[in-house]
Amino acid sequence: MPLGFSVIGATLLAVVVIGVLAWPRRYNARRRAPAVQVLVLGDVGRSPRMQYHALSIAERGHVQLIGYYETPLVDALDKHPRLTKVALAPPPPALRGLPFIIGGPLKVVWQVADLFLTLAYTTRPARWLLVQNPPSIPTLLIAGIVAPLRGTRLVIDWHNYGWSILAGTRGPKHPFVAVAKVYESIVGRIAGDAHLAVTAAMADELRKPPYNLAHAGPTAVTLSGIASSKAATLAVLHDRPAALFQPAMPSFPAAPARLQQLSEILGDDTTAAVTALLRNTTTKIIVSSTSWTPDEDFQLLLDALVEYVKTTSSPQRPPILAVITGKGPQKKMYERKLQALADSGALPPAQIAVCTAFLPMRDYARLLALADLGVCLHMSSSGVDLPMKVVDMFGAGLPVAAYSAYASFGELVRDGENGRGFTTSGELASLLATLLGSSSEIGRLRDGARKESRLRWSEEWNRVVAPILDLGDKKE
Ligand SMILES: Nc1nc2c(ncn2[C@@H]2O[C@H](COP(=O)(O)OP(=O)(O)O[C@H]3O[C@H](CO)[C@@H](O)[C@H](O)[C@@H]3O)[C@@H](O)[C@H]2O)c(=O)[nH]1
Repeated sequence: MPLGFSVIGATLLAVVVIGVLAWPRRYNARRRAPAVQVLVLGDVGRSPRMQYHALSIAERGHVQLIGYYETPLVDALDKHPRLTKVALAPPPPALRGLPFIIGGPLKVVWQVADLFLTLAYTTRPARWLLVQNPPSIPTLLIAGIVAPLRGTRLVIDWHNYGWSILAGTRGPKHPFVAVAKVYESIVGRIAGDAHLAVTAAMADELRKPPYNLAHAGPTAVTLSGIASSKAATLAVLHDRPAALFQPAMPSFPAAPARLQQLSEILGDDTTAAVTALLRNTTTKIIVSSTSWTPDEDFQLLLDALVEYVKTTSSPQRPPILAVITGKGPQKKMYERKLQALADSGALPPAQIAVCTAFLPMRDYARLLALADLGVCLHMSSSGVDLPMKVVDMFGAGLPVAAYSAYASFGELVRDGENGRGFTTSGELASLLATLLGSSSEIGRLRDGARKESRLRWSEEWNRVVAPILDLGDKKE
């Protein structure tokens, strides 16, 4: 036999052997296997919705929670016996120093390799893979390739669109934005066996071009034959507060008790201005929570606070302590702006103090229950997502003043019932004056928020997601 043929033959044989040995293991219902893998290509600790999914799943079967582990999980999930944490390897920090045009693609290459190895090899195949979108690149593609290889069904949980977030950070005309939109709509359509959307407005969009996701409707959700029918399920799963968020009981405490508890939550590491306002029983507490990303313009709140000091006459102007919680890229920038405003005298410390913090989840929930007003600056890059922070606030019985110029706003905040909407810093300043200066309107809104707090995550999840995943009854 000529040498060339035997080399080709040996190579082909090697390829076949490697291919057979390396072929990802498939899901087998008869073996003990995870019921669901939950995937977040981000910090799991800062993705409350995916943690709540994982907790609801863990009540019924084994869940693998895959993502970056940077901040702690909610307690009930962290210690759950049916949870396995699977940590992804974060891209090397050196990539962040490179220009986006080079660093962006290199980061994606890293994530592709890590995700592929994790989903196809280092974890056991599961019945379902539930993926948070965004980020869509490369998550949807890799999940879409691996799921059929492993005999796993893929559910895409649409929190927002990756392309619209990119448009917010890079500008709507950036060439990556158009590519990302085509990618997200095509891969989403081909890859997903079922889809969840955070709002009805988003589900409506997802049914139409360019997504054309599903022929959804109540019958599609309840039919057991998701596999036999090619039409994917599309259901709306509104965010709802987890059990951790509760209104102060039995009623909203009086100022001295609340301020005392707030001092304990914020600890000793606060400025003199914050400490002084916490000792003043006329102080009103406003809270905003954020990931400090460009889709929330904190300049609006800063301008509103400056305007509040300038335009409200002093008898109706209680001092304000604003607590802004969360971690994220623009935090340092806004801290510098706040310092500059305080130094210039535009925010006199006896009138306004602002403190930033990242609290343990339990303390974050207590803070919301003790504040006078929640402020939400979520602007919705897509117009059809909703801020989870407002769900947290309602869970704690806290009424909100929220930026309102986007389509899905009314699916969460009912203006005049559980909160008020604003679109400019001037409107926010006058809302602060009206709501913090009188107890009647804020009291009515607080009643509305407390009413809203009765609708909980587990009921919504049991109604919408349990029939899709069909994992059986709750276990002990
Ligand atoms: N532990 C802790 N968590 C905090 C703190 N402050 C904020 N958080 C967490 O950070 C979340 C707010 O983060 P954002 O990134 O600002 O979220 P969002 O705009 O309100 O909503 C996001 O999730 C929705 C789906 O649930 C998406 O639809 C939406 O697009 C967005 O991604 C809060 O709900 C809370 O879980 C804190 O001090 N401590």
